[in-house]
Amino acid sequence: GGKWTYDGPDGEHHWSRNYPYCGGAFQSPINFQPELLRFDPNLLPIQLQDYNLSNKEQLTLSNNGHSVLLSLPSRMHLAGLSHRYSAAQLHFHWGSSNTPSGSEHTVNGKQFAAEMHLVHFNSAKYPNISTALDKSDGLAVLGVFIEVGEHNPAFDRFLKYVNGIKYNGQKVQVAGFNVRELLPARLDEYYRYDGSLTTPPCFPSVLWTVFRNPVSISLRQYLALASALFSSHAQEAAPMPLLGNYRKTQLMDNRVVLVSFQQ
Ligand SMILES: NS(=O)(=O)c1c(F)c(F)c(S(=O)(=O)CCO)c(N[C@H]2CCc3ccccc32)c1F
Ligand SMILES: [Zn+2]
Repeated sequence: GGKWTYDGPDGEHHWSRNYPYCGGAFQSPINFQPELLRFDPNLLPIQLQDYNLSNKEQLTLSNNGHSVLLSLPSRMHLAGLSHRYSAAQLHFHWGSSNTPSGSEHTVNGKQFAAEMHLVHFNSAKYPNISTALDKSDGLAVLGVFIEVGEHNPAFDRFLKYVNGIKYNGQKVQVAGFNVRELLPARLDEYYRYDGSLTTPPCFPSVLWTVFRNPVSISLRQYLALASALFSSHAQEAAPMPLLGNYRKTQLMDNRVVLVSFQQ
């Protein structure tokens, strides 16, 4: 689609000019305010199926100028939701090298260093993500808060290749691994609400599941995201660092956020 950025003349305050849904309702991300959370005992633990990929499998790690993406095979899927949701890709949002504060969702106003999103589409009803993209029951995205702390070997499965995708449009192949290892231990504790894509075209088509507990990566690993990538193409004269690729939190539009936990 058209060009859009996170700041400047094509920044998020201007997205709705070319992408009308970005100015609509049910937008993401949001701030999880304690007084607006409602415990729902029907929210069962998230069931990940076929997340343990063989190292014979090749995944594509790419820089699309907005984020770093890892392609995921559609046999990976979520079970236990209203429909089967098949994996499509995972990507990240982060801050800058000297400000490790770049998550999209926030908890009582607290922004985490970064946030990982695993994008899935309703493969029970739609043949591929492109047709599911703008359907109200089309997508399910898992969100994982990331904080800077302990080194996380699971993230090195692909972070060690980011120097091969420094510029917009670059891709490298990485070996499959157990994607479950990127997620927090507790898959039973999460926030749940109806929202949207957090980038243009901002379709209100996402069932959001954001895990309560963050995962940790080391400062060195965080900097691999926040200081090694550019949104510009390799041959462009002025390299543009890929930083602060997070949308600000949106109005609640009297939405309720359900939580699967009580304390
Ligand atoms: N935060 S988020 O989960 O809303 C989200 C992103 F933040 C984001 F950057 C991307 S993207 O593909 O890198 C950029 C253009 O959509 C997608 N990509 C999705 C939407 C479009 C598309 C098409 C095929 C596969 C994945 C996606 C996304 F779902
Ligand atoms: Zn995202």
